[in-house]
Amino acid sequence: MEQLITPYGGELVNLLVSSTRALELKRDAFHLPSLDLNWRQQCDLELLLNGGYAPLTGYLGQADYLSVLHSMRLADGRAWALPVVLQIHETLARSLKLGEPLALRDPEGFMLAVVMVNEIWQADIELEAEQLGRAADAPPKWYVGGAVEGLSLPLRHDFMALRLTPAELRAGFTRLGWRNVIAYPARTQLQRAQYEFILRAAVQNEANLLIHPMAGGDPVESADYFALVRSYQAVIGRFPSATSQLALSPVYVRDGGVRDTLARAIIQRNYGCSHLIVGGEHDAHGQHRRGTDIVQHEDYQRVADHITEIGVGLIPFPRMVYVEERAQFMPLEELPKGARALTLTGAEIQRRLQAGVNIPDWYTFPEVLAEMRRSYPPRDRQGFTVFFTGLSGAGKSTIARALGTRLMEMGGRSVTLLDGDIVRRHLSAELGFSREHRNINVLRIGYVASEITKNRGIAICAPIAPYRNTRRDVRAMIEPLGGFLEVFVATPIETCELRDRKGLYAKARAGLIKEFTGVSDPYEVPERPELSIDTTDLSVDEAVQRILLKLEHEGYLR
Ligand SMILES: Nc1ncnc2c1ncn2[C@@H]1O[C@H](COP(=O)(O)OS(=O)(=O)O)[C@@H](OP(=O)(O)O)[C@H]1O
Ligand SMILES: Nc1ncnc2c1ncn2[C@@H]1O[C@H](COP(=O)(O)OP(=O)(O)O)[C@@H](O)[C@H]1O
Repeated sequence: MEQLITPYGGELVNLLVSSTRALELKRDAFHLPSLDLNWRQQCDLELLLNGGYAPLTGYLGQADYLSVLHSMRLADGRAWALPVVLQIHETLARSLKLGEPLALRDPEGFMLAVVMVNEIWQADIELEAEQLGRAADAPPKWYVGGAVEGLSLPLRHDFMALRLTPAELRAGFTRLGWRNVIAYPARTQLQRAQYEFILRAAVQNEANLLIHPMAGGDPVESADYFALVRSYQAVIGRFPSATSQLALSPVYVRDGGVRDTLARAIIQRNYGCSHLIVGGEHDAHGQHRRGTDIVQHEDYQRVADHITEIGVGLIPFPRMVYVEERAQFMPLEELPKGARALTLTGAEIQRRLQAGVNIPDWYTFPEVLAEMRRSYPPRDRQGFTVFFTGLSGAGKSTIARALGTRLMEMGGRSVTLLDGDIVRRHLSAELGFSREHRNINVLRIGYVASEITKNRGIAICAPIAPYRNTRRDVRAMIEPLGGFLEVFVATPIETCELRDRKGLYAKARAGLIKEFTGVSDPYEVPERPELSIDTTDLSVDEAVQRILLKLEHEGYLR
């Protein structure tokens, strides 16, 4: 009888040790040098520990590393695409001793594994640049190779029931009598085009389906991630339940190049899959990456032997179009003559979501659309930051307070005022007005505003924020999370000085306050603020009105 595909290299690997050994390692670890792993490193470790990287039983040594880079093979000749190496910093590299263990911990310090240091060497930066497309001018890097003993898989608290190991999935497949299994390692929402192609592939190959979204990143870093997985949970019910399985894979999203595809094929084989769907996700430009283009690329011709050896059938995702008269998706190549084909790019979908415009039923399922709408709400439900900057006495606080009041009156979103004075009292009490301290102060404000924006509130900030670079950093922090409106309160210093509400300009002129902005410390005028407001001839209400109009025009207010 035909069986489930065997793991790559024969045996499934499980590097988790017994509880007795784990206790022993933990006790010794007290004296061990240790390394905190980032998310990407934790993903690699998880795949080592759970056998996703079988037959590897540890991090590659230098001979394997060079061999993988040169020929996509381990030193013993087996096809292997990615250098699974453990990078360490120079100080650690210089202090480690060969033959001694190094403890690996998560960012919170929880001990996950121990690597027996067998080799320490310096990366071949040029070769990595040539083979992996990394920066050719990267600083020196050190690697450690050696066998790994695992105490625990990296701790994850998101969707725990879906995080199944190769052994768990294989056991399930075997119990159900599955033999051919097609993996769909998703990284974007599953739309009808993907759904119909995946089902077709299953029928054509008489195979079962493992819907395996790549969930290797830090979940808290990306709000989209939760919506993505929830939409898969909602849509999995559309697949025949006896023949399909949903699980999350700890694979980290990489570039999708040849090496990446080969590595995924190996990993999916270890997870019990005989076939792998290549492509089908949206790329950065919102187009479907067509697996057919990828697999026909000349790079693939060079690795034909590798693909055969890995033994996983690659199923390229074609360009799927919707044929209205048949109410069905089909590959573009199969489109009947004269038939009208519909497509929508991912970029167009994003635009429609943002504008709150209709997305046609043929494109997506209602349950997926609901999650997408929740994840990418239209602008009038996104958060935003209004960031005032300008000299002391320019009118920032006055306008900010008036704007806050108007926005609260409108309702709908929470409004938080981060005025210079308030922040300096509560968040930055220890800071003065040196360049360094001002930067820390303004970045703190930016950070708080970014959290508020991320959580769909309104942050109104009103520091002097005199330096261009700092303002640029704040913008970069907030823009990916929602709206950002820089308002330059351009009241000239003469007017501010005439107002001199707190008598600070007089003191500054008399030399009693050092480093006073505009007098004895620079104010770098914003180059491209969204708005510039000179309050000399503009009332507070007029200023607020201009900001509200701008927000409305950008779609943040309805
Ligand atoms: N040396 C010096 N330079 C500028 N401002 C000074 C200084 N010393 C004290 N103050 C008072 O502190 C307020 C500015 O604080 P900020 O936090 O907005 O400044 S900064 O963004 O960190 O540069 C500012 O308040 P506003 O008038 O509300 O802007 C001043 O009252
Ligand atoms: N059109 C205007 N807009 C804002 N403030 C004005 C205006 N006209 C006069 N002012 C006065 O200018 C001063 C500005 O102070 P403030 O708002 O604390 O400035 P900043 O926060 O920029 O230091 C206030 O006393 C305010 O009443």
